[in-house]
Amino acid sequence: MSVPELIRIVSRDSPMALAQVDRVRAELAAARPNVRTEVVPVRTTGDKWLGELSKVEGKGAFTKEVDAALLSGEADVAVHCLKDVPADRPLPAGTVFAAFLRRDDVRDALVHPGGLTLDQLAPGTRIGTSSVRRSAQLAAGHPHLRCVPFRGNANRRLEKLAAGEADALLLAASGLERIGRTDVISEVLSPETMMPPVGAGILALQCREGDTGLIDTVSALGHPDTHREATAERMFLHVLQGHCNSPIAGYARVDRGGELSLRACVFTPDGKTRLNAHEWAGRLDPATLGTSVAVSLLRQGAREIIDGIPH
Ligand SMILES: NCc1[nH]cc(CCC(=O)O)c1CC(=O)O
Repeated sequence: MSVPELIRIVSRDSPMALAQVDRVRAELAAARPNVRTEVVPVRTTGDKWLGELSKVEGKGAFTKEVDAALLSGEADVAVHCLKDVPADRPLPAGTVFAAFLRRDDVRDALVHPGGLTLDQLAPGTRIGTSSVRRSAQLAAGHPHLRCVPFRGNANRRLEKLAAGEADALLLAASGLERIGRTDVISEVLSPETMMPPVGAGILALQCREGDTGLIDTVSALGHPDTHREATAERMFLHVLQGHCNSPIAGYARVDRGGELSLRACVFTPDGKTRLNAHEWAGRLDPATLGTSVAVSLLRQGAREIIDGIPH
């Protein structure tokens, strides 16, 4: 098994993605001082197409070109937001996850130029979000607000907000942190107010499965509790089999005592129906916990809700 001298890192080319790569390079430099790194930025379908994602690649819109660069050998490691990597199908053949980095904040943040909180927003306030998970939960808790479709990377969305295309935005707190814009946050929403998506705040490193020396090298960046949480959440989604338009939330957490739990929800788009499950792993491994929570939601009618949503 040979230790690589140079690792070429492929990622999307948005400011958030490049900040993520900076973190990976810094952690690699600290863990493996003899390894050099290079960045291979690529633009994905999800970056180029600003219409509805379900009309193009749907799931995988932010990962396809990155995966292609890895598989063709143009790069050695891909950095992904785990949230953008489809969980209901296997990873592209020939690739594996080599590490999940320590998880960042999982919560969503409200960006309101006037500094108001969600509960203070006036009826009719336009919230820029194309996320079905966010809009279903807003419809349930704050039915007087109006969601308007909003796409583009986080910097682009902040520009569109400043241009008046919406009155407020919902964005991941971790993403705003990565681009150095926590200054625009008017409220960080609790997971109870806005249940996070599967994979929130986790960066994943993906390699070709045969590169055992490289996998061994980059696995030094892996964070064990984040690995347990990611495994439970992704197995949950794998068993549930959602689609592009199905509002689903899933949030696993290892508590201070080391116990793993998983909370998950399925919503109708209007937010009027919400199925909930919350289980502790106990003696189950993370993947079995994810399976159990999915089965619990399926018993409550999740399949009928998901299949009933046009996609
Ligand atoms: N779909 C884009 C995307 N993918 C991951 C994040 C946030 C960062 C993360 O959860 O790792 C974002 C932006 C957002 O939802 O505001």
